[in-house]
Amino acid sequence: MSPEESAAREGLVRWGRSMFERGLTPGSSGNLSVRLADGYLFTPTNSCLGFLDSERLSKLDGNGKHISGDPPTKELPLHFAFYETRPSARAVVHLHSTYATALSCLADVDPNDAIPPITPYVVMRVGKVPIVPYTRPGSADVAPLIRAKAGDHPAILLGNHGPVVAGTSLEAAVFATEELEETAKLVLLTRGMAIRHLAATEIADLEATFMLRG
Ligand SMILES: O=C(CO)COP(=O)(O)O
Ligand SMILES: [Zn+2]
Repeated sequence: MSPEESAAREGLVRWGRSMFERGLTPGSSGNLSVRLADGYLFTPTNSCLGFLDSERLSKLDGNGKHISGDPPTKELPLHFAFYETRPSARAVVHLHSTYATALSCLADVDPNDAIPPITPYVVMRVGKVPIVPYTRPGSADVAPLIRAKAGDHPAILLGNHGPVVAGTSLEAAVFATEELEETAKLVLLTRGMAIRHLAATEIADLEATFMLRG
């Protein structure tokens, strides 16, 4: 096995456990993937992110064919929609984290911009977050909805379901997902309060200084 693949397996187990233990996705919800030079690693369907076994992770070849390990997550169309539209994407994280999922259930949130720019890190790590309409978990119907947005947006909320975020590494995707979750929490905590949003000039300054998002 290549050093790249063993590091990716170890990263999936370590980050999966860390996120599960911090309550970022309950039960067997959520799924993770990493793009390798010769294919993809996915978390198996119905697996708990807290207890992944590196040898049982699902390996797919470059064409998306399952070649080893347990059967992959049913959200393959969701993950591949990101990989197909974002050549820079090396990992995708999908969780059912409480606050981002709560936002995805609200009827009065702007579907093109669900997370207001209230702190610098959400601008730097996440950017504008659209919401795509609800589709059944695992349905291929999500793919065109994601493909229409993912080229411009590494982070998307699935309506009535939860967040999905692509990154240039697994660590980057996890950090962006955590930032999205924390910002969703701040947004909900401050609902109804007078908020000072970052000004357009402040956002432009952050974007010019930290061209970080992938
Ligand atoms: O979050 C999930 C579906 O959206 C979990 O599905 P899997 O167990 O198939 O990965
Ligand atoms: Zn899900």
